Amino acid sequence: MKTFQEFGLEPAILRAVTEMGFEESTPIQEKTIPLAMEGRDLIGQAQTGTGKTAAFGIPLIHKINMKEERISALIMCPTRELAIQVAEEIEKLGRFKGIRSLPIYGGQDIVKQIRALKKKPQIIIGTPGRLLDHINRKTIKLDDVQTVILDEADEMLDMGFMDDIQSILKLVPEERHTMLFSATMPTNIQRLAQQFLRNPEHVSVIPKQVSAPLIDQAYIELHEKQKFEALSRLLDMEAPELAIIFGRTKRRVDELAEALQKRGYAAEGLHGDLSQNQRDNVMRKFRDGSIDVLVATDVAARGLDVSGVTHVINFDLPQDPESYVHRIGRTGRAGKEGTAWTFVTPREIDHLHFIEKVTRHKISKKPLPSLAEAIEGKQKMTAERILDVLQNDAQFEFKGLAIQMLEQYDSVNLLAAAMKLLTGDKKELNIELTPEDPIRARKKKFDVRSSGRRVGGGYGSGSGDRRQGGGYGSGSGSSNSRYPRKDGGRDYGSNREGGEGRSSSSRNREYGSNNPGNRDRSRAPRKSEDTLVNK
Ligand SMILES: Nc1ncnc2c1ncn2[C@@H]1O[C@H](COP(=O)(O)OP(=O)(O)OP(=O)(O)O)[C@@H](O)[C@H]1O
Ligand SMILES: [Mg+2]
Repeated sequence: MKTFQEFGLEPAILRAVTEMGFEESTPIQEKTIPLAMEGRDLIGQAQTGTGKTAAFGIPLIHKINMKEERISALIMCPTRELAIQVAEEIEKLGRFKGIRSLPIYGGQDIVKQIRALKKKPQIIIGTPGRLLDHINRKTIKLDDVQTVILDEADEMLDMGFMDDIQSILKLVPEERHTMLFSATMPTNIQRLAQQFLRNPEHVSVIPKQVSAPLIDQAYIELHEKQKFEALSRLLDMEAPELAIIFGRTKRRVDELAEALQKRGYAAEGLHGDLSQNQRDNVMRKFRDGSIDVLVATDVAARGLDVSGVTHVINFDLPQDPESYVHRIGRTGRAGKEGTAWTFVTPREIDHLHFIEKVTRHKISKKPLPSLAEAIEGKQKMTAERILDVLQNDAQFEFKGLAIQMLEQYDSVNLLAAAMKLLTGDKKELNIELTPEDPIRARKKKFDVRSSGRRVGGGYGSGSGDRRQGGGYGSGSGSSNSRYPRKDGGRDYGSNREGGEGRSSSSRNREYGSNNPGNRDRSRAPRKSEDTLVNK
């Protein structure tokens, strides 16, 4: 791999990269940085956690002219949390050059954002809806924008952001540099690329499987009613440093987070019905380790980079292979290993096989963890906690009493009693979750069709890309079309764009939070010919 010195970057950027601990470039960075520095439009695809943010961030910052007082670059992201995170990475990379960047997302006080915009940031990182709000209020002007980046471009399409993106890009000069990035590039991205990119270079560093290689993937077949018990046992057995548990709906996430808390786990939920403050708080606690289990809808599936996430558990099977790839990609990042477990009910097995086929990776079947394994796991954890205290803390204040107790009691019994106390046992609490419907695959729709030109080694030929010619097909019209979402159960937050002066297209996508199951069908309805059915 190339070192960053070899790209001919400005010293200020090299210094930032060194401070961030990057020693050499990752494969996607090695390929895209030189092209992007030349100003080539590109579609960049590389596995989750392989540094795509810096792959666009570094050349972007290199190109920014510090004399520029107007917005010269725009980065669009599908979720607020991702916009915040990308902004932080850009801030770190641009620190020594003195780059001014600003995240702009829904749910945050717009007046505060307007004030921050007065400081003349050169780079804006935002979610499409709130960006449009500012454009309509004329608090953001794009006529000097030279570079546009769409992070998780495919997801923004799926979320129904096409109209918003089109409206935004119409205001950016045509003479611009545009780049798309994602770990997954379904064929529908071609349309977006054709419309917005000029003669793009397809840069793909996806070897043979789409999911990141350092993730150990397993599934457990079980019944809906067994899921919670299995989850507690898994958490006890595996003792994750940090874990993300994905649930299908907001209701599921709420119930699951509460149930885990009752059982004594430091868990909190994240979904789109929470206020932005609550969302920020949960993310902060997860990042600083004050909670170690994050229960989330797919709002957390894309792009989030939290170091220390050793486990991802799909409590509910994801709707589609892309979602699976991104969800499990929250672990096994930046060269670290990770473990992903997926719960599958018997009726969902076909769907799991479909995911395996599309991602070209066999997911190994594991038995339900036994109670004995869970207990053993918990006990081991207690022993580790004790040893940790032994090594890191002075225990003087307990020593006097310890000596006294040891004079009266057997040392092994004493330690065992202390361990029992530390381990705790909340297993007796009876937890009942509202069942979720199984996801089922409609087999005939998985027919293999030749995908024409594959985008950068996507899911590969023969994988039967179900979306081709499907919901994004020609029938959906052009600029004012409603790009149908491929599923109805995903959640990005009904209030994801704040609700202040939202564009009509965004508003139409909103869906109340009080629909059955508290499911967010906020964006366009599923087309009946979609391949994945949530019955
Ligand atoms: N060259 C590098 N050396 C070491 N670490 C790096 C390097 N480049 C990026 N990283 C770190 O790797 C982690 C993952 O990077 P990033 O979030 O950009 O991945 P990604 O490819 O965008 O993943 P996703 O598809 O999930 O969005 C981050 O913590 C980032 O700081
Ligand atoms: Mg990313």
